[in-house]
Amino acid sequence: MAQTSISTEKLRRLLLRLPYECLGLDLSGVGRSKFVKTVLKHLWQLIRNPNSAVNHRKRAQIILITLAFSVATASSGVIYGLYKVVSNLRTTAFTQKPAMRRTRSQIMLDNGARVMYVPYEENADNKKRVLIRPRNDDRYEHDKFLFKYFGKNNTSQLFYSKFLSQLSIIYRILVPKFTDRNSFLIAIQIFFLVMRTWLSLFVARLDGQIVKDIISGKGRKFLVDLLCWFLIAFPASYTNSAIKFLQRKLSLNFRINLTRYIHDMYLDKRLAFYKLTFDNQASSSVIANIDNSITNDVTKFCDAICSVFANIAKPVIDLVFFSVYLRDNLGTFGIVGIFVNYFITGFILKRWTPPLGKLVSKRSAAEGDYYNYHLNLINNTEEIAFYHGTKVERTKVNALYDYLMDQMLLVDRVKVNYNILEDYVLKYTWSALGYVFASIPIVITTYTTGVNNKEINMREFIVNKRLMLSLADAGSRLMHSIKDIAQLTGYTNRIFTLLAVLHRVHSTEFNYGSTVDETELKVGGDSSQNNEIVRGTVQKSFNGIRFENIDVIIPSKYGKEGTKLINKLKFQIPPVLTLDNANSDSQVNISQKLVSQGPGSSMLILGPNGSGKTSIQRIIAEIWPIYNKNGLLSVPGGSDLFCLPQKAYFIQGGTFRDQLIYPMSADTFFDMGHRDKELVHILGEVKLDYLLKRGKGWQYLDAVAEWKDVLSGGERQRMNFARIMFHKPRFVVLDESTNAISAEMEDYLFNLLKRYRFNFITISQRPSLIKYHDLALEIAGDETWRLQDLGTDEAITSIEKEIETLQEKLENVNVWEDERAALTRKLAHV
Ligand SMILES: Nc1ncnc2c1ncn2[C@@H]1O[C@H](COP(=O)(O)OP(=O)(O)OP(=O)(O)O)[C@@H](O)[C@H]1O
Repeated sequence: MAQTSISTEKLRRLLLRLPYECLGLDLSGVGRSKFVKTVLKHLWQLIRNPNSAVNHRKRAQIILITLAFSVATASSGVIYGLYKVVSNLRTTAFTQKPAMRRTRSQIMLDNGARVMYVPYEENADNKKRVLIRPRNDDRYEHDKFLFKYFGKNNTSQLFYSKFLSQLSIIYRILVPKFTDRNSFLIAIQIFFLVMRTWLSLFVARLDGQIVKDIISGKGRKFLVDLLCWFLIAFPASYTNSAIKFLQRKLSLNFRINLTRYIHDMYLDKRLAFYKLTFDNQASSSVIANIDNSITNDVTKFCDAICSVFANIAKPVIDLVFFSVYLRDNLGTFGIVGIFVNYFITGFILKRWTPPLGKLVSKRSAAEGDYYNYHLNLINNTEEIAFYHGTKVERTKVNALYDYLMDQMLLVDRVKVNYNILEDYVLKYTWSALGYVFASIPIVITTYTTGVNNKEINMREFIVNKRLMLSLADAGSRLMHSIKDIAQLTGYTNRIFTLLAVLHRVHSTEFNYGSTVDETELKVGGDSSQNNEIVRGTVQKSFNGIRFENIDVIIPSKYGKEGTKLINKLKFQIPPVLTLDNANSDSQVNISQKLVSQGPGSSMLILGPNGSGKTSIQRIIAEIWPIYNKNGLLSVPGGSDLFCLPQKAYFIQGGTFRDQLIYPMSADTFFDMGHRDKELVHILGEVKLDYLLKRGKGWQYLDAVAEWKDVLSGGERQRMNFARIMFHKPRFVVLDESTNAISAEMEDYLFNLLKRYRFNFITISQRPSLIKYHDLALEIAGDETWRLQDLGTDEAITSIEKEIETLQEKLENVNVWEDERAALTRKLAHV
């Protein structure tokens, strides 16, 4: 018992003597309530008072700074913890309310913005509100010129760097304005980076102090310094994780901005996603594998730019801080020596850096090719299986995979030699030089004064060595980032190419990859010609579909000199005007009468394969250009025209309802007050109502499947008719829309179109469809065409002629049957 009280007394005395010896603070008469206040007041006075002992002042500074950082770290941790607790409580309280039944996951705001509720975390009830702002069209029009004139006026600039110029343009997308939240994040990150360096400096000094305490056997001072060490460890570790977190957050924010920017141009009413194939850079790996570029390259670019920023900013700040501090310790000579060393080694390393930018770009392209081929395989499994094409596909996939592996290995292989050099120079040479420079002041002081104060020398050496090593580490990280910059150059170039092509294609002056006028421009020097490759006129909101002297030309780099499929095509539905043919003798003047038909007129386009029938539809849909100046296309406004492609399209992972109402979204469907009852009626009209029996009630409408595989060929085509019935456009263009449907059903569907008085243009190879149409446009395949009014005497005569030919053929049937019998007999003998 007595033993215990003696040791407690000893401890008490030790604790009282500790502040006295370390800080000159006498705590013997101070009560518990005033303890903290007295200590803080004393520390503050020590710092403020210039007459206080140097040792005491330094220690007071260390203790106060450590305390400040620790309190800041602890309080931010507590605030975050409280915030989490409160938000969890709020969520729990929210979930206890009756569940909200949502039919839609998004809400449209008046200003065009959308609010979406997306589930997050495992609990599906946790929904996050995401606001998607409306797009700013002016921004794209403005940025277009940045990309268009990029690199054209750089000759006058002395220090022109393609990489930096590209980056500065892309940077405007990543951080659109100074007050953007990303600017704020960058500012916080810089703050933490500075704080990190400052803390390292502080830790280096504390390290030196602790070693000095040990060498000089000052146990109490050692304890105080150790306590500071543990306390400073809190903000130090917090800073590092904060830097990492901010780097990830910034990378994600950049990715959001860049992807949004790309999507807005790639997927809008100007149909850039389709027209991309005509750009003169369409074959470049960036555009050929655009899926890979938009997903992988954007991610890699954003990660790379953020890590390069941190990797450069960290060592640069370190270099500035440490060199200022070291200059006091090592003198100007020492610091100049260190930097000369950096520059020489930096130069050597830069010279030996392999062309990583190019290699990384190639590797990315190879990854895209390999991925894309697999995608293609998945999309065409049945076709390949029918053809027994496994061997060819395997060879191709293996070849692509081998190429990808080669590219990956190549990047690693070229890095090996460089890494050896880098390690030798940065790890060992620099450390050795660090020892040399750190020892300089000690050697000089000892030599000049003749006194060798081991304790102080030890502290100096420890601090200098630590800082030298940190400086070397900073320098080496800066050198390592040469490699990272090389990689970033590759990604920046790919992203810039992607954006430049998208801007070009998205522009209203897109010339479909034509290079003709550029040559003209060089020869003629008239810049006004450049944008006038596509010179035809399109008239919108017309009450019909009209072609006036349109040359149907396949878009290519040859522009209007490209392959012409049809010459000066001219027609109109409903045919209210006199259609006058002045083309060639293959064209026949159609009736002079004014056909005053209301809605319900129709035209059949006939012609051999590859004659340009679908191309007419492409021009109507405005996805192909009209090159000739006197060509005029008149089309009805947006929802009045509906073009059905040869292959019916079904959205991936959609419900049956989504397929029926395509291209309307389910949200809009319900927003507009449509009901499933309508769809059921429509399914009945196109005789697809039996599908509904596969689900209970109308549940089948909500069934999600790969509909392009689930539905048969004929069903897919009938779905197309259901879409017409749902959208009720006034004009429909059908491309081979009934070739998989039985004759009876075809008859029924065409009559349905007529019953609902749709105007339609049918593209087909089967003259038997003539009976459902008023006009017939025959494409001959040699640029000529012929328009026939099927109600005229002439058309009737031509049909009668066809009947006569068929009857003649029928007369030969007996002879052919005899021949067949003879052949069968012969076969029986064999
Ligand atoms: N994107 C393109 N690039 C190059 N040529 C094309 C392109 N699209 C179509 N063509 C060519 O244009 C020609 C006409 O094509 P189109 O699809 O209009 O023929 P079609 O008359 O509809 O034939 P089919 O009856 O076989 O469908 C074809 O020779 C085709 O190869």
